[in-house]
This record gives sequence, C-alpha cells and structure tokens, in this order.
Amino acid sequence: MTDLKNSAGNALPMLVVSCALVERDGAIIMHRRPPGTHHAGRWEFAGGKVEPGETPAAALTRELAEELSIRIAEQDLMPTGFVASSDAGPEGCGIVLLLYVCRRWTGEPQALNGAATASCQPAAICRLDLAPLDRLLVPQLRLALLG
Ligand SMILES: Nc1nc2c([nH]c(=O)n2[C@@H]2O[C@H](COP(=O)(O)OP(=O)(O)OP(=O)(O)O)[C@@H](O)[C@H]2O)c(=O)[nH]1
Repeated sequence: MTDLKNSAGNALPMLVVSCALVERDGAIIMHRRPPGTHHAGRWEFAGGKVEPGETPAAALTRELAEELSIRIAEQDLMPTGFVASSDAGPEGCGIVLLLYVCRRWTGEPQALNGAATASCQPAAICRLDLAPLDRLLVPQLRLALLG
C-alpha cells in the first residue's frame, strides 16, 4: 500500500485513463492485455496510466499512440464515466479509472507487443472476459451511447 497522501490526507490512487473507440458502425475497438501484464489476456478499453505531470487527455493521446499506433486530437475525447477502487492495482494503492469516448482518429488501430484488438458491438462487450474495473464502466458507456 502506498503512503502517498494529498493535502486532505487521502491516500493517492493510481490514475488510469481509457477510451471507447467507436467505429462508424457503432462497434467499439477493445484491447486485450498482453502476456506478462497484470490481468493478462483480459479485455479492456485501450489506455493506461497517467504519468506525473500529464493531464488525463494527454496521457490517453500518448497511450493510444503507443498501444494501438493511432493518433487522436484531445478535443475529440468525450468524458464518459469513471470507477474508483480503493484496493485494486498491482501495488494495492487504489485506482481511479476514467473512461472517454472517441469517434475520430487517424491511422488503423494495430495490436502491438503481443496484445490483440477486437471490434465489438456495445451489447456484446459484457460477454468478453473483461478486466474487473473495465466491466464496471460498461453500463456508463452504454448510457452515454444512448444519449
Ligand atoms: N484497465 C484496467 N487496469 C487495471 C485494472 N485493475 C488494475 O489493477 N489495473 C491496473 O491499472 C494499470 C493500467 O495501466 P497500463 O495498462 O498502462 O498498465 P501496464 O502494466 O499494461 O503498463 P506499464 O507497462 O506501463 O506498467 C495497470 O497497472 C493495471 O494492472 C482493471 O480492472 N482495468
């Protein structure tokens, strides 16, 4: 457990950003975590950790370039939902996972470093073997896509 605290005395969680990339037919591009990582083989919304000094949008832009080799513009990211867990995470530090929706990007998404991708209609996402926090985001995503 981390002993980092903010000025209110709360333990600082790891901040993680993720993105539902919505294709023209409404399918979402999902990402399967590569071998050797925490939750390897489970599906997630693409993204990753926010590094010190980064904004969430900048971190997501970087992660999508590194993870899927696509480019996005920060103004195309729509904040959509979040989940907070006090005990998830490889170091037990707690995690706040933010979800954005993005409908526009440049490049063809590619799975890199042993990962995989799949196009999945929103109604079918919950049938994937999802990482636990990503599963909690699915109802928020479906609500946002209805609007
Ligand atoms: N998306 C997601 N991440 C989770 C969940 N539970 C959990 O501990 N995490 C952690 O959140 C972090 C996600 O960041 P990441 O995708 O950049 O992590 P990584 O280990 O693949 O990359 P790294 O090589 O930069 O450490 C990882 O430490 C991962 O273990 C979960 O349910 N969903």
